[in-house]
Amino acid sequence: VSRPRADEGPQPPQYPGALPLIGHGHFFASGDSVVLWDVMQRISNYADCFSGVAGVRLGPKQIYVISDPDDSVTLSNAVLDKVFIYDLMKPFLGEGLLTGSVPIWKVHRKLLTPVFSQVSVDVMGGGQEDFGLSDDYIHATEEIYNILIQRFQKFWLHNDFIFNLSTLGKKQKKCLKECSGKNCWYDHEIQDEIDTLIVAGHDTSASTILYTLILLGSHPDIQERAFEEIAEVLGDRDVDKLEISKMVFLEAVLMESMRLYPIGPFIGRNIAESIKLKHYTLPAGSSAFIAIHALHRHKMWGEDAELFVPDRWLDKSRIPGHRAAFAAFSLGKRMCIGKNFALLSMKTTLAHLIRSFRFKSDISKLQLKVDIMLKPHAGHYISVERRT
Ligand code: HEM
Repeated sequence: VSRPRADEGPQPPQYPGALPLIGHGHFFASGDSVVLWDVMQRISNYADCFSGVAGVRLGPKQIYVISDPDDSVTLSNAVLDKVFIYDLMKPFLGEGLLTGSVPIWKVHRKLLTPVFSQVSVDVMGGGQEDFGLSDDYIHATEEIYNILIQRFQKFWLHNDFIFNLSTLGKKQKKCLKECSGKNCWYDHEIQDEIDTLIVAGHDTSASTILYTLILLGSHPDIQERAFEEIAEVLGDRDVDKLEISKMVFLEAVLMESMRLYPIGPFIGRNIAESIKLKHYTLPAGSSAFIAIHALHRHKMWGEDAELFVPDRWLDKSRIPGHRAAFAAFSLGKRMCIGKNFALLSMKTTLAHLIRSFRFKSDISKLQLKVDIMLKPHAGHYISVERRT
């Protein structure tokens, strides 16, 4: 277990309930991703009571959960190395941007950044191709997320030898076979990046659109305002880049949905060298998770932080000035490379959906789980009615 040296300053408080040897492992051992979401929220609430940092131990691993905005910025700028759970994804995503080790990531990120500015322009210019992901591929990637989460929680499965012998390890092998092989003509590095872009870009945008529709379906007045804006801007024309930028209320709806339901609720870093935060020092050899969902409901957002209020995005004085106030696309140098493309494609999809259909749903019935991403547990009902 990593601990700061006495001269390194005070250590963050440990979340209560640690047992000898397994630490807090018993909270996670069920491998259930609904329970994981519940426990992670409880830990970040606990962190809020102690200057925004709290520790948990998963077997021998010391982990910190950070909900303080200043410390979140410090950590995401100073530490680029991803936490060990990303290594568990390497059989699938290799050295792609999301999971890549820092030296490889630096080269790939520099090469891919200009490509991404161009992608947004090309897509709106009409040059998009249909990826045509097979249902089997999509199902296999979803299975892999679930396996990863179960492996993360059962610390004895972090060991590759034990994992490969386990039922879960065998299941992962089968899913990996389903995801690879079809594109075997790719060079290995390109294959890693393609898989990464599919994983990072497909489910994130789809789930964010889902949360937006559930929220709109639960707030008919806001849905009608979005509809009226789209109808006024578009008339009976197709969406194009200029018109999409005029849909300011739709953008406010999307930002507010991502604030309440950030698809990546935690981002993890590996602390290779001890790092000094505002009140505490995190020791070398530990890991830290920034609690994005806690930043998004932080008291800096005001008393209505828990409510769906898209209008706040139309009034600058209601948006907190802190850099970590909104971190749905992460913070610092390793933030989402696909942010602009994602916003553009989600706004386009939503504009098409909202102008053609009326949605009804009930957000109060939403039960969440963390399968790497924040997902509705077992789907969610939305009724869809065609507008005449
Ligand atoms: C709603 C849409 C999206 C959200 C909320 C989102 C969010 C995020 C977050 C939180 C991270 C940081 C992950 C981490 O450090 O663990 C990230 C990284 C990344 N995202 Fe996105 N993302 C979205 C869409 C996309 C799209 C459409 C693409 C590409 C087509 C994409 C590509 C990536 C890549 C490659 C990384 C790794 C960046 C790096 O480490 O340099 N994302 N995204």
